[in-house]
Amino acid sequence: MFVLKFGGTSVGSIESIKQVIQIIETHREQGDTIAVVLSAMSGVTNQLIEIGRMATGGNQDYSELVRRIEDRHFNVVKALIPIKEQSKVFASIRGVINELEDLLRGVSLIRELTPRTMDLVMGFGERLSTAVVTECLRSRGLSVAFCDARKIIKTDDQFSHAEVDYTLTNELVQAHFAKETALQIVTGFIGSTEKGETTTLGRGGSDYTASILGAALNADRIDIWTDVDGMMTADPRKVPNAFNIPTITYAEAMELSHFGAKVIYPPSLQPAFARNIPIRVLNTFNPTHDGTVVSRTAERRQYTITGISSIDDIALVNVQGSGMIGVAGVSAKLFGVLARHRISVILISQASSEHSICFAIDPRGAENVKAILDMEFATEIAHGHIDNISIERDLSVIATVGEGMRKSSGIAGKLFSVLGKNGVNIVAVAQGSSEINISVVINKNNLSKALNAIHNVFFQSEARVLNLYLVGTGLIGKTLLKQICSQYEFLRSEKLLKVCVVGLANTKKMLLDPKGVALDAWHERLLTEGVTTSLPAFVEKMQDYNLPNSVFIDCTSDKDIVQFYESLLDANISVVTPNKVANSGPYSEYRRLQRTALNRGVKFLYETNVGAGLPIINTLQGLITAGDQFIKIEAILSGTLSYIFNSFGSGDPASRPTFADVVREAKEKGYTEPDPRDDLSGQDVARKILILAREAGFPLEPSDVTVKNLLPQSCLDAPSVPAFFDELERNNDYFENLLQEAEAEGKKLRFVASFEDNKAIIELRSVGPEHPFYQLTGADNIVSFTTERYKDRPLVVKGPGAGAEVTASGVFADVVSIGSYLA
Ligand SMILES: NC(=O)C1=CN([C@@H]2O[C@H](COP(=O)(O)OP(=O)(O)OC[C@H]3O[C@@H](n4cnc5c(N)ncnc54)[C@H](OP(=O)(O)O)[C@@H]3O)[C@@H](O)[C@H]2O)C=CC1
Ligand SMILES: N[C@@H](CC=O)C(=O)O
Ligand code: NA
Repeated sequence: MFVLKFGGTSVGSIESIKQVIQIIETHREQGDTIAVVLSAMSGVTNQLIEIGRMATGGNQDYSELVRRIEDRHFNVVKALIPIKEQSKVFASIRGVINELEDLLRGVSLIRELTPRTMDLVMGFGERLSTAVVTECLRSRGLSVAFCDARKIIKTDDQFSHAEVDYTLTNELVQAHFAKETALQIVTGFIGSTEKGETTTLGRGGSDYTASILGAALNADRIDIWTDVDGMMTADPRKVPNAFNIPTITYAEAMELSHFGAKVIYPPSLQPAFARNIPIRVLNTFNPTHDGTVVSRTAERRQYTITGISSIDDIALVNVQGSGMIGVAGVSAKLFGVLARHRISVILISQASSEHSICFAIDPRGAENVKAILDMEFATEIAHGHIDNISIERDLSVIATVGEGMRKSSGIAGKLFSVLGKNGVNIVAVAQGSSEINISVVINKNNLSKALNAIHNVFFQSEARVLNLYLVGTGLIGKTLLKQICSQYEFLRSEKLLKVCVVGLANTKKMLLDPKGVALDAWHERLLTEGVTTSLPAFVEKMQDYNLPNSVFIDCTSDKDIVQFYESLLDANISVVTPNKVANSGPYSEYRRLQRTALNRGVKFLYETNVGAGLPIINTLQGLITAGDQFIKIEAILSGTLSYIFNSFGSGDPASRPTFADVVREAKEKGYTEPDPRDDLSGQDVARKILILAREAGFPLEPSDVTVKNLLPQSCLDAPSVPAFFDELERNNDYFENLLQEAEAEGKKLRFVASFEDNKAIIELRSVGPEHPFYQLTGADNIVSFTTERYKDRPLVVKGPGAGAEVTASGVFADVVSIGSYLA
């Protein structure tokens, strides 16, 4: 035997009632024995409450609302019942409506609406919907009967939340169903007192009716038909990746629902739980979906947790004082007074020091609670045993729930770690010894980020989302986007990493979309939907979105952008950049960024600051971490200059390219800085050797680096990059001479950076074939680290040190490593 309960939206429209009829008919065709419980049409109960209030206030406009309710039911009859049968049904609806109108007339005369009368008014919704659906089913040839639950569900007279008399009710229900052969269509939500007065069953009322019937009739199952596909791992409006929970235990459902998951209200299902009757939550609008089965034991689970839910707005009351330590009876007094004032406590936490107790309540009652407690503990406060009672607002509670958490270690660690990595401060924590719910109180503005991050980390078969904000869509930025696009599927399926670009900007336009920008259409969207760039506005938006697992990527060479790094890191947003500016300014600023990242538990990664994608900084950091000490660094760190000196001078002097031509080629190949003078002046290399020295543990300032400049002053002074190229043409002989001098000695020109004895020097050197730098080709870099452990033969890293693909791929690798770290 199955009890089917259909909620308000399921009977809320003609179309939905058709679905309900179809579901009932399918059961009948299968030969199932069923009983059906119905809610009022969606919205009607609230309208009835409104109507009752209007009538007490003498506002006669309630009649208009009554007429609208009547019309909604009439319309169902017109649509679903053959014309010749309609008049009889209209008459019976009219009869019920007349009864309601008489009642309201009385209310408006005596201007009084007692809870008893309100229950009677509210009960009309279920009476009407049930009458109409019964007639629809009857007109289709089914043997059905309207069953007014007031005949079989007996309660006390606590109107609006009546207590059921189970002994009497069970007897009446069993007797009724034993004698009736027709399919019973039962009004949800209502019952009656011994004297026959209408009562209502409180929150989750129609589910309660179904549960009472199911328990009394020892049903095989109760199906709660609603408008969603069962219970979900989180509220899908807040966590887009939430998915259906196929099975859940009563205890878990209870915990999740307490914290805001509104699909069912488990306390109302208690009678069924007590008799171990499984409950299925199904979707009337998607009837083939399996929904969620709630039962005593859940099947083996893929995940340790079952779901996450939240209460979005709470206040935390903190009672604190040295006079509470070791004193018995403080909690009894505290919670006693709260109980006397019917104040519901959402969560309680007390540390074992007994120095403070805090508890969460509905914020709307916070001032009242404070006043009550101030009065109750006036003596303790006056004697200084209790400090002031304080209230903290704008907080939310998140409950992480699951039977799988019981006796399994590491869950709390994982929860706190993911919150920490995302910069979510935990204000209070509570976990009962049942171990199926860990609740944390956090600031409300972090709620969405926290829910998504927790969901992401616990439901691991789902890819973790990494939210990227990219500033700079020039050579490196666009190459990075292309690489992410082609690697997207691999990362998602093999690395469980879903890379989502949520922000893009260049000097002209910026575009932010928390849902992500499609990687094959970013350029077009930026052009058409982008707004004028403002970096402060960009960063502010990032902070507004407050998305979990966020990474800011600076692919510019801009000097001003680095001022945002610190506040981004402080907001727990990792930063990845090939831009060398931040790390090559004053040492104190470099240090501050390192510290901020460390303190916030986020990453600041810049492998591409030196040698593009070559693993130079990571190698150096590895040596330092393992306790090695640096003696000397010798390196060629400019891809541009390598390329220039390897290309310039080959071939017949009369027809071969000029020096300026070769620099142009280097620019076209993507080796140079946006302004190639940064390369040729040695400034780029100066930044790199400075960064290496700092990474090796030496607090160098930019002024500690000596650069033997390569460029004539007129080239440096040129007002623009094109003017600089013209000037370079004019100085061709100067470079020819340098080259010829070196060639005459059988040597090659190399722009070498070295660091030793706290001094960094960069200079143009002629090196012979015996020198390890002589053989360098193309745009290669080479770095040689001499350390305590690599003293006799240095550790050498060598390879292409500039170019769009290798640089973008180095940035990409940094980004992906953050994805792994956050996991
Ligand atoms: N090329 C290489 O081999 C290597 C490069 N790097 C570094 O990579 C970085 C990028 O180089 P590259 O791609 O060649 O440079 P590009 O000049 O090609 O691109 C720079 C991008 O940054 C944007 N930009 C500049 N300033 C701002 C600002 N204030 N606000 C918003 N956007 C801004 C530009 O916008 P717009 O498009 O509107 O001009 C452009 O999109 C540099 O820091 C460079 O040192 C590091 C290692 C190797
Ligand atoms: N312009 C640079 C690129 C990387 O930093 C170079 O030429 O090495
Ligand atoms: Na590198």
